[in-house]
Amino acid sequence: MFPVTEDPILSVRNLKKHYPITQGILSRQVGAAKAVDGISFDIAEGETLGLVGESGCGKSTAASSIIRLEEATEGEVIFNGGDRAGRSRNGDGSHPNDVTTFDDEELKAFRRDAQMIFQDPSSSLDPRMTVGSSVAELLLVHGMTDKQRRREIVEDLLERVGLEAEYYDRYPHEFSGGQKQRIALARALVLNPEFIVADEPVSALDVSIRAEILSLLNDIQEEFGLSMLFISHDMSVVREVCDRVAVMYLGEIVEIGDTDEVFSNPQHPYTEALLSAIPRPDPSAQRENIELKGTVPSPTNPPSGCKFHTRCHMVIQSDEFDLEQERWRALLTFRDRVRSGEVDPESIREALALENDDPSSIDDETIKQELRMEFDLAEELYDPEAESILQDALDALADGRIEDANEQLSTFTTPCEKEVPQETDHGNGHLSSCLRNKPETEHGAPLADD
Ligand SMILES: Nc1ncnc2c1ncn2[C@@H]1O[C@H](COP(=O)(O)OP(=O)(O)OP(=O)(O)O)[C@@H](O)[C@H]1O
Repeated sequence: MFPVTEDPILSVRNLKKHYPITQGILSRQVGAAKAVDGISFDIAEGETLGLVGESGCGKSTAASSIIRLEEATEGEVIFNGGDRAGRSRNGDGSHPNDVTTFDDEELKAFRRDAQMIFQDPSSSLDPRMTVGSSVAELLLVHGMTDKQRRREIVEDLLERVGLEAEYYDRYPHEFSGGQKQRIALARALVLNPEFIVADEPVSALDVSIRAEILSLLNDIQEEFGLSMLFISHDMSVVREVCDRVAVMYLGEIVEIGDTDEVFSNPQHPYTEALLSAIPRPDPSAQRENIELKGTVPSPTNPPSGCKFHTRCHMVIQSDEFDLEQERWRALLTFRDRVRSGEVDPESIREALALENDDPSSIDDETIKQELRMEFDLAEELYDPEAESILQDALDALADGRIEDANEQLSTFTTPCEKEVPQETDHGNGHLSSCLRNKPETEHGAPLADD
């Protein structure tokens, strides 16, 4: 389930965007990049929902599928803006307001009511046109033939976004990045939309002017009664503008809730890690810094079970072992690296030999120590059973018996790679999908109490 909003302006249900991976002259489909893999949420009138996650999580794909710059693979995007509110489902179960099935005429009306602001404001401004004409052309396309009236509306808008009416006749290159984003905002507002998708609207801007643009967005949203989907990789930006936040990882929403609630009481380790990256004014008050190692895996071949388990600092330990959480994480990372062939003891041996005056001194013991150091595996693991398996695996690796090493390391398994987490409801529309949030008897205490 997902938090359902009464009379939402936008309802996204099980939205998927899978890009086919093709091979050969016949372009046979051999797989799919599941960039968006079944997301659901509502946005209420006048509300801003933040969609946050690292680069590659699928935020932009979600946005362009919602606004139908790309065709969704599956799912519904029901838009109740314009005069569409209150419509009910057709006999066949489809919805007349489903953007993914709009015909050309419906799409044109939707494109008036729903606008998009991009990271690079220049992308929506033609360098050969004055900024005024760039904004006014939308009015013309949508049927306003009175040139003077168009000019008046645009001049008024330029002022409302903090610029001057006289800027109408200037060209984009005459403006700074922040000013261009203000013009792009005027362009997005000129058709009096009800819904705006803002895709990283401040991340290309100078840090010094980000706050100004965010505060402008807040003001404009209130003044125009806009609903907004606000996309960002930056939690601190999300906190400035969003009423609610949805945290996205590898095509899925792993946590959603009121911004205050999610920030003060995160329930998913990924959210926790994103929050810990926010710089604090007082470093001594900084919460534990959780380092998110590596990058988001490819959506072509996502990890099994919980997709975050390959990077999760809270990855659940199997009942057989009793290790510090940090070491358990390190062990699983080591196991995965060996399995994927990324650990090559011979190249470590060669590298160490090059650094050393006496290459003959690089024996197996040195290689094993080096591996322990590189993978944070401690000189000796606290759990004797785990230590013995690790020693066997390291012996096998140093000896070039990779298969044996893999076999030893495959003893280390986690429920997180086997079981897909279901959503847990924390009340007040705050949901998360993490196995740790299952009842205590199964996987230990919930995240918040750990
Ligand atoms: N046309 C495409 N074909 C195949 N894969 C794609 C395509 N477009 C995007 N992807 C993949 O889908 C995933 C999600 O990309 P997307 O750009 O939506 O992420 P994002 O969270 O918006 O990141 P960023 O902030 O870097 O844009 C990525 O792994 C990306 O490589």
